[in-house]
Amino acid sequence: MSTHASLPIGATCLYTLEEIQSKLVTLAAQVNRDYQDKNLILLCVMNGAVVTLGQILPHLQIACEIDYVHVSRYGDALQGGELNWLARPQTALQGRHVLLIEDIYDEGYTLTALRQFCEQSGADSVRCLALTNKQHQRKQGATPEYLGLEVPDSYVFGFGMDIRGYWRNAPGIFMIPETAT
Ligand SMILES: O=P(O)(O)OC[C@H]1O[C@H](OP(=O)(O)OP(=O)(O)O)[C@H](O)[C@@H]1O
Ligand SMILES: Nc1nc2[nH]cnc2c(=O)[nH]1
Repeated sequence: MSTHASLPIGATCLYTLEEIQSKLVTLAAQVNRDYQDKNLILLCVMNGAVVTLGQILPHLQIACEIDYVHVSRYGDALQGGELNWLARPQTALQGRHVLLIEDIYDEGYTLTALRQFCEQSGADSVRCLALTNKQHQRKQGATPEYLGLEVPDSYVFGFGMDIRGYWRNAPGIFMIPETAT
């Protein structure tokens, strides 16, 4: 683990950009294989997944559409609360194969609500790709079908994920050890 001079004090790098890129290539290969003959739509879960979507897209070698859904249950806080719906997808999901793109699978409340929304909208299939999986026993709902990197039970940020609203631009995935639970 290394520290990064211009990030919040004590920030520790969990994964470098190169390590994340390498994982995204692996995940993209799985998606390419599984959605070869499907009419795929990727739904970016804003805001956190914006970098993950942008960085995995060039590795997808299949025809696909993109859209987004904007929900938030953390806001600027480090603990989750009620899920706020800020924007729904514009594309009709009826009969579509939906792949939700997430930055992090933490307690699973966001994903459970999104799966339910897609299913109620008539999607033929709903799966999730999450770049990171937070390691703890407080999960609920179904696990993402495509999971990338393991992170400890701390608040993590960077590569699209915020800390108190900032540092989504941090070049890698970081944690501040004091936020460990
Ligand atoms: O598994 P859960 O405990 O439900 O948490 C996961 C969700 O939390 C984050 O979103 P957040 O509410 O922080 O909004 P953001 O993406 O705009 O940062 C993240 O992007 C996931 O969507
Ligand atoms: N930025 C960020 N968002 C989250 N949403 C759920 N857990 C986390 C986390 O550790 N970091």
